[in-house]
Amino acid sequence: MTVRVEPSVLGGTIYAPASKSSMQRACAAALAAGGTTLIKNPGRSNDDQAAIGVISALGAEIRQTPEGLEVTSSGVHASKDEVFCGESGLGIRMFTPLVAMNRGPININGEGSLKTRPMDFFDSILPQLGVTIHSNEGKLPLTVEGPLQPADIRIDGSLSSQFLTGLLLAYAASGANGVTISVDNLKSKPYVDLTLEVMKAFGMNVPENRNYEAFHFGQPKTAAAATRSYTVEGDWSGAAFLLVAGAIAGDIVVEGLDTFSTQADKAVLQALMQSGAGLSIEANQIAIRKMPLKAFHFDATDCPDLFPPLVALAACCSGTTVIEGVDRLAHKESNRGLTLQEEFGKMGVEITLQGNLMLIKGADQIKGAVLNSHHDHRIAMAGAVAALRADGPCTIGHASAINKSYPDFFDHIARLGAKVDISQ
Ligand SMILES: O=C(O)C1=C[C@@H](OP(=O)(O)O)[C@@H](O)[C@H](O)C1
Ligand SMILES: C=C(OP(=O)(O)O)C(=O)O
Repeated sequence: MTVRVEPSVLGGTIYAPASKSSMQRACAAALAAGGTTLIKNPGRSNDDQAAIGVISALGAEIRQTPEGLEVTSSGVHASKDEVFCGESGLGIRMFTPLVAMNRGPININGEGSLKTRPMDFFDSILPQLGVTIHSNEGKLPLTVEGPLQPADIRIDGSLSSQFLTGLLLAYAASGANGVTISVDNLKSKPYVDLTLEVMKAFGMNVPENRNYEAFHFGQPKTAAAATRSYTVEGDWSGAAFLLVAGAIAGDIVVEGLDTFSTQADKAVLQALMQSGAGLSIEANQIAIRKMPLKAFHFDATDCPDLFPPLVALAACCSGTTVIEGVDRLAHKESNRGLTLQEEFGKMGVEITLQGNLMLIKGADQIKGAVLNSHHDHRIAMAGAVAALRADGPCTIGHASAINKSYPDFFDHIARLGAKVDISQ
């Protein structure tokens, strides 16, 4: 799919999409905690659909109801010997420890960029938990055979928090009692807060968080399998693109975001404030309008998904913006430091990578250009947002990448007044 975006002025109100981080965790917790869960406001992105497929393969029964998705589970009892995680990094890293609760061998696979993302963490960690694992030299496909037995372990949290998210869920679901996961150098910490929050909402045994360096599981409470409902949060990661679009080209309102959320990407508000954006924050809606913008300094180490929208913002700021945390970008859907540099370069926006820093020089005028998403949803959305302020149309190749997290993205910006033309 190729999308052409013309320079546009935005106005109106839009409801934020469902968060795939919240939705995928809800699926995992519904499987792991057992009982019957009504997931309200379920997401329908590709990553969300992959999560639904995984929990179904692991024995959960799923029913669409007018109120949401009803998941009934009696724990992990695989009905298939294969699970497919699509292109979701969170999916494979969160579900692999849960898959490893199963006794028989299960093959775990995925597609696209997921095939090249590192999974060697599991090669060294799972055997310490009584799990047999075979990987393709630290990449997909994986075969795991459990059952996983929780034990004191020490892990490296510097590459991704997603492995820890999976272990926390699997430990709780495996009756962990008196064991500790020690973590060195944890990154993306707020994502772990979200995991713990979802575990709590599902009545799971929540470990004590000792300053993100150790997670200690005490005595589990014995509770009968419950009936519960969980509402998927609005997505700060997807909404960050809308908010930046409002700051550079509009006067818009975004609804459905929880300002008390633990989502990492809520931090977009800090960057917007620093840049001088015309923000007004209320309990359930954020209004944002175009104002003269100035360069800002932001540390995205713990919220790496904000790099693409913040680069689009920085491109419209006077002066040079500095964003820290480039090291976190190498193993996403693309190597985002390089893809942002290449694609924004085509629009006349100069990006310098200096060790762990990204320097973005605000452009006097963004140029219309032919862009390539590199099959990365956040690059496609960042390009589309910057295009709103270009001197002519931009086209974005492989734009269907947005389906990974925000299938309604082009529809939403078009509803806000962006001139968008989609061709297959
Ligand atoms: O747990 C999650 O929902 C996520 C964690 C982050 O990954 P890392 O922990 O690898 O930074 C983030 O980039 C990803 O999009 C979603
Ligand atoms: C990196 C991302 O997701 P994941 O790691 O779950 O594939 C993302 O959504 O930008």
